[in-house]
Amino acid sequence: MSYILSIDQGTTSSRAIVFDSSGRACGQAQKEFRQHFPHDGWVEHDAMEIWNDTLALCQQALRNARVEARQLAAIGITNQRETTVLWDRRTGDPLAKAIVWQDRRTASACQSLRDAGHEDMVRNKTGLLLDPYFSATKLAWLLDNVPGARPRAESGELAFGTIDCWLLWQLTRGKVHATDATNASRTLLFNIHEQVWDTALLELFDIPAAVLPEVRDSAGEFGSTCPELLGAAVPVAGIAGDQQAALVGQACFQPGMVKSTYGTGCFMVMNTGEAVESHNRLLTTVGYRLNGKTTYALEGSIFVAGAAIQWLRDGLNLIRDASETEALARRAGSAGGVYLVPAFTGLGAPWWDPHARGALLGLTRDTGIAEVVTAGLEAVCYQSRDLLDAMAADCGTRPTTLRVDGGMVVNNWLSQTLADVLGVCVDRPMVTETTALGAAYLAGLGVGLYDSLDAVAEQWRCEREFTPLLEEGERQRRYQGWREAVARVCQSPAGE
Ligand SMILES: Nc1ncnc2c1ncn2[C@@H]1O[C@H](COP(=O)(O)OP(=O)(O)O)[C@@H](O)[C@H]1O
Ligand SMILES: O=P(O)(O)OC[C@H](O)CO
Repeated sequence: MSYILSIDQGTTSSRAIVFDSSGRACGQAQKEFRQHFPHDGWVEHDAMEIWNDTLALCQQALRNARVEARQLAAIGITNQRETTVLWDRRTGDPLAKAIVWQDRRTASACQSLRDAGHEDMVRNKTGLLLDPYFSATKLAWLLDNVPGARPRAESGELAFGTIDCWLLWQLTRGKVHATDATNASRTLLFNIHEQVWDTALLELFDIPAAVLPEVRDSAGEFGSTCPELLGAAVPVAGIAGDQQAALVGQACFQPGMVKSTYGTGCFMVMNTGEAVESHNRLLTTVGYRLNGKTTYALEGSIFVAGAAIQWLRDGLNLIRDASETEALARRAGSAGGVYLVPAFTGLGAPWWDPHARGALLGLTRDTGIAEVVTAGLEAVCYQSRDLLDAMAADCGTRPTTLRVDGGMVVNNWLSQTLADVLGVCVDRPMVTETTALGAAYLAGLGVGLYDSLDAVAEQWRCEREFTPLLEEGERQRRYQGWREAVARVCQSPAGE
């Protein structure tokens, strides 16, 4: 039996899962890690804490699976994207805390570049928007604000990478400084049509090429782990950003297929085959690149999904555990006209307003904890509707099925409400850890364990399908209430 170790380093927690070649999880380990909020709109992680946790979790997952490293065919890595790490090539030590994808500190820098008329050039080359979400302005901020960083970067002393690249560097003890095309496509520095770091973009964001990693296919050679880390040298053979890994894990290999992942954030990704330009403020991005062939995708990124539930737990102390939300929502039935717009770090697609902040609207004397918690869950559904409507408008056809995954979808009330609000069937797969599974599939493709995407697709199984039960008039009424709530906090509603 061949095994694959999948590393899934997410925004809220890090995970390591051992899969067998049939895609069955044989053992895993997971750990939440510290979120740092030093100022309003700033979000940071300790990259060394992430690395130390990841190594320990890999060792624990192997023990839990009763598998030794020498039995591993490969390792796959998937990661929270855009989060930016800058480190010393000689010592491997980060120069500062990692700036997380949710961080808004470079919103004004992005606005200045928009005011200077650069948005179209950036969008044409990268498929992205000038928003603090992406790596380039975060990296420029580090180079300009960490004393001595910029001259050291220009002299080749420093390395930049997203979390996949950082973990690969640590796993190979500094031998490999590489990333994959999906992660590169999230930096605002990578031309997704030519598949190269783009000189004009490096100049625009003032990034020295000396810090950049090599960009490789999502499946293939990424070097091997140092034997002392896990007990054997294991090839790293698959890497992808977590939302693209989930696209692979959900076997969305045909154009038009859509998956949506509900973790800290929510990310809806449609396989489009060729690159499709969005006229509804979605992102054009790399779905995966295999054997040099790039498959493109449309993506809607929502910054706060499960994070809203974490806020209800940690910020308001309304619940002790996220799992309590299902019973509370069943008791309430609906949020009863209460809307939570969770714009804690601005709004993502299709609004893209980094200055928006959260709001709780529609409160009455009858509003209780159950209604507020339900509004937190419903917000995830309404934001998903925003994205699906935008995708349908861009592609000219509305998907009839949505494949869902991520920590939130264990919540049956949420999954059913998603079907009700979106008016589509919602399919939850047998393996909900599809992000990690996707990384495992890529690693398996990278070492020839699977000979094609068809072989991977044959393994996908639906665990439960949720069909829409809400009457159309009620669906539209509730959604209209959401749109009115967003208009109260969003300074630039999409289309205005
Ligand atoms: N039963 C549940 N109902 C609603 N939300 C949940 C439930 N269980 C977990 N969550 C939320 O899911 C998120 C964790 O999902 P996960 O996919 O692990 O996130 P990430 O990959 O971003 O670390 C947390 O924000 C948590 O609040
Ligand atoms: O950590 P997740 O699962 O919320 O994913 C974060 C995304 O990769 C951000 O682009």
